Amino acid sequence: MQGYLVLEDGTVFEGKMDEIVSPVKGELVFYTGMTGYQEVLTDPSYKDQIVVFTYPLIGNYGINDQDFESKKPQVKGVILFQLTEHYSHYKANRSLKDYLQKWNIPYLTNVDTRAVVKQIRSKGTLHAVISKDKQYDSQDKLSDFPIRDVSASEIETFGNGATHIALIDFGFKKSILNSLLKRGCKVSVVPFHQMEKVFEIKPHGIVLSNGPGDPKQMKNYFSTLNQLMKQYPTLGICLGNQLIALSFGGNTTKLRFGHRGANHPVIDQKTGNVFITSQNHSYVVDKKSLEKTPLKLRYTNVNDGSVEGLEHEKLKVMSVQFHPEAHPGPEDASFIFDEFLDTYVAAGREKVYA
Ligand SMILES: NC(=O)CC[C@H](N)C(=O)O
Repeated sequence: MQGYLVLEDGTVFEGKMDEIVSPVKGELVFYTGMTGYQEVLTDPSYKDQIVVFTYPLIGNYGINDQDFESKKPQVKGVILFQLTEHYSHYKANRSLKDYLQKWNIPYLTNVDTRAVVKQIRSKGTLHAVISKDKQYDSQDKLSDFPIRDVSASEIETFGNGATHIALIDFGFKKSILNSLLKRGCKVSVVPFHQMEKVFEIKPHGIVLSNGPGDPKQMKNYFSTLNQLMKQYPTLGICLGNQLIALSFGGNTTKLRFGHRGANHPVIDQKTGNVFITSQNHSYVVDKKSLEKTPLKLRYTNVNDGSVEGLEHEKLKVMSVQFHPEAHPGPEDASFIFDEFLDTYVAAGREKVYA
């Protein structure tokens, strides 16, 4: 049957719906990678968003048990051109369609995704509704505190390595945890609302995770974050990068339509190296606002010059807007974890136990 994607500016796109669903509302964003749909759907940073996949054929390697970034799909809905049921991959055990249906995630196929992206590109990110009717009206609400919906409720510890990292959870991706475990860390995942417990845990370092929505929703926590960073070597990833900037007095703004894909070139201003990164963000640190902070610009986006990473001038605090854990995407940036653990955390150990 027919289904519709109705944008808040009144534009309507037609598609095909397999089953009738109650209308869902979300922020309409597009992901440009050719692969990675399983990771995208389950990345908690996509909470409350309707994702348009720009690659025209999605689902051809199915869904497997390893590549989930969290326990369930986090997106509000999915817009595709072709959703194939014929999948082939040695790890796959079900089709993408079965997976979306099992979790009641509405999707529309046969949509002219190029036209949708052009609309977002010229108008900027918009809210939209997936519905069987051509109506924007919907009972569905967007959360004003999506981090609360995706963060863990209790502290949980993984691994038994010698280096203990507190991963502050704003909706962390499993591959951030895995990147730390793979490097021999013991990792305590600390829900954001218990971040002051890090002072009791006394880790060797802190990682501030990715997470959904506007980083300013965390404003009540900026002073605690600031205190933590004065005491522990810190790495911020994506939302974590934005929170670091805000906690030191910088500002964030919203990009017109965000960076979501697996091929965003970034330049390291220190070394001149360019590498390709995986990205998923709408907000960005305001470069000018860094002037009044103790933070220095380390990485910038080659395409639009936006801020991609920071370093504190004195403290052992570093952050990146891109995703060094990749998943999906190239692993060019995995050196970020090594740099943090080998340089920042190793050097910070004595200080923690002094
Ligand atoms: N992946 C993330 O951590 C995203 C951060 C933030 N929610 C943004 O959209 O910019």
